[in-house]
Amino acid sequence: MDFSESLSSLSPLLCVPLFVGSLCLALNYLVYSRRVAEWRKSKIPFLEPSFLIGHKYFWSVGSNSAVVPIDRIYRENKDKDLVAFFIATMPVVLVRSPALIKQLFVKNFDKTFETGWAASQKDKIAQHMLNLCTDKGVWKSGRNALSPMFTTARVSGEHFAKIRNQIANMWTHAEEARLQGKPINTKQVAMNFIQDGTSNSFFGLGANSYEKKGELLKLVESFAEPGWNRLLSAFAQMHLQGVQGFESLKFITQNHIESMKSMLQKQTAQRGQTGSNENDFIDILINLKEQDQGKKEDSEMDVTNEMIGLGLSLLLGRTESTAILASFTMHLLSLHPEYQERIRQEVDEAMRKHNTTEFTYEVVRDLHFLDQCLHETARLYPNTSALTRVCTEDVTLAGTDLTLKKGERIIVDAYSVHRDPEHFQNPDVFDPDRFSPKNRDKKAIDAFLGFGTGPRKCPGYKVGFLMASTLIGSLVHKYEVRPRSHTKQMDAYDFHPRSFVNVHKDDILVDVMPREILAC
Ligand code: HEM
Repeated sequence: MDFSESLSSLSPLLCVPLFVGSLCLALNYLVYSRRVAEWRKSKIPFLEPSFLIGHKYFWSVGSNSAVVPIDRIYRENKDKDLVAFFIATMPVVLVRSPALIKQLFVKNFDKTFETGWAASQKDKIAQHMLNLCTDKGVWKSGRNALSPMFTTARVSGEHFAKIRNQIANMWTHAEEARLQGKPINTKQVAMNFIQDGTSNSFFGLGANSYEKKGELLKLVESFAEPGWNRLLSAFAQMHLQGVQGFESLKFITQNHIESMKSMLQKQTAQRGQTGSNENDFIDILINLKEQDQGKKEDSEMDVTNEMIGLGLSLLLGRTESTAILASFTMHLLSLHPEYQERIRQEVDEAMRKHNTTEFTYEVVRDLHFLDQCLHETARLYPNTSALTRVCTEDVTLAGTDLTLKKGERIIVDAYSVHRDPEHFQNPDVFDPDRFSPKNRDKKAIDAFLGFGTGPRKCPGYKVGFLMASTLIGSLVHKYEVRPRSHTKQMDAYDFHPRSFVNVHKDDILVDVMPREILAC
C-alpha cells in the first residue's frame, strides 16, 4: 500500500485533525523561518527554534510559571544585552540590560509607546484602559484625568479613614482564627483589606468582605483567578490583540464590563439624587462626562465607554498587585522576626511623634523601614515578568548596529534582572536595608523595575504602598507573625503556573500571636 492509499484508508475522523494539525505546523514553520530571517538581517541575536514547535524551554508552561523558562534564557545568555526567541508562536525580544531597557522604554518612548497588551482598535471600552490603549492622545488624557487618584495626599483625611476602618475587621478576623487554633491566609486577608479600602475610599461603596463578598471583589477575583482560560486569554491578548467570539477567552470579558457599568450606574444615579460631592473617583468620572457633554457619540448615555474603561483601568490588576505584594511581604516577615520588631519600633515611634495611638495617615506615611520592606519584596517578587512594549516604528539602538523593526515585541523580565548579582549583591537574600537612603545606589535604582519604567510606569504604586503599609503595620503592631505553610523563602518555582502575574501557587498561611500575650 503506498502513502496515498494509506491516507485514503484512514477514517475521516482521523483525517480531519491530521490535516488541520499539519496545516498549523506548516504555518508555524513559515512564521518561524520568516521571523528568524528578519532577526538575522537586523543582527538581533536569537535562539534557533526547534523544528515546528518553538522552544523546548516553554513546554513546561502550565506546570511551571512562564518565569521559569524566561529566567533560564536570561541566565544562559549573560553575554548578550538582548536575545530573541518564540513563546509558542509569539516572537519576542528579551531585553536584559538596564541601560538598553531605559533606552527603549524612556528615550524611545514615542517609538515604543504601545504595551504588549494593547487592545484591538475596535474595542471601544478597552481602548480607554490605560495599559491597553493604543492612541497616545486618549492615553494621555486618561492618565491626566486619573492623576488626582494617584496622589497619596488625596487619600489622607476622610478617604484614609475609610482605608483605616479595615484594620478593625482584619484584627477581628485574625483574633477569631487564633482562638480557633487556625492560621490566617495572607492573600485572602490582603485582598479583603485592599479591596474594601479601594471600594470604600475610591468608589464610595460600603464594602465589608468579611460579612459579604463585595461586587468589586468578585469582579477583581474573576479577572485575576489563575487558570488555563486566563492564561490563554492573556496569551491571545498579547499575540492577537484579543480573541473575537470566544467570550471566556477574552481578556476583558462582557461580564467585567457589565459589572463595572452597573456599579457606576448605581453610584452616579445616587450622587445625582443626593447632590453629594465625595471628591472621589466617582466624582472625577462624573466631572469628566460633564466636560464631554455633546462632544462624543456616547456622551448622552448615563455611563460612557470612557467611564467604564477608566473604572476597569483603576481596578483590574491593581487591587490584586497590591494584595499579592502584601501577601509576599507577610511571608518574608514571618521568616524574619527581627524585621517585624523593627517595624514595631518604627510604628511606636511614629505614634509618639504624632501624639496618637491610632494608625493615622501621618503615622503610616512615616513608616520608612516598612516602605523599604515593601520595595525589597517587590524586588524579590515583582508583580509581572512581562513588562512589554511593541515598536510602533523601527528603532536603531544607540551605540550598536542593531535595529528593532516596527511590530517587534519587547519583553523585560523584572524577576531575572532583580536576581542578577551584577545589579544586586546577594540577590536572593531578603535585605530591606538595601533600599535605605544610605545604601540605595544608582546602579540598583536603574535595575529596579518593580513598577515598570518610563512614562507608562505604574502611576498608582504609592497609593498601593500606603494601603499595604496600613495593613502590615497594623498587623505586626498587634501580633507576632509566624510561618505555618511556608518555612522557606519562595522563588519562581513557587509561582502559580497558570497565572499571568507572579503570584504564589499555594496559600501562604501564617499564625498570629498577640504581643500582649507574648509579653506575659
Ligand atoms: C503596589 C502594588 C503595585 C505594583 C507592584 C504595580 C505594578 C505595576 C506595573 C509593573 C505596571 C506596568 C508598568 C509598565 O509597563 O512600565 C503597572 C501599571 C499600572 N498600574 Fe500599577 N502596581 C501597583 C499598584 C497599583 C495601584 C494601587 C494602582 C491604582 C490606584 C495602579 C495603577 C496602574 C495603572 C493605571 C497602570 C497602567 C499605566 C499605563 O499604562 O499608563 N497600580 N503597575
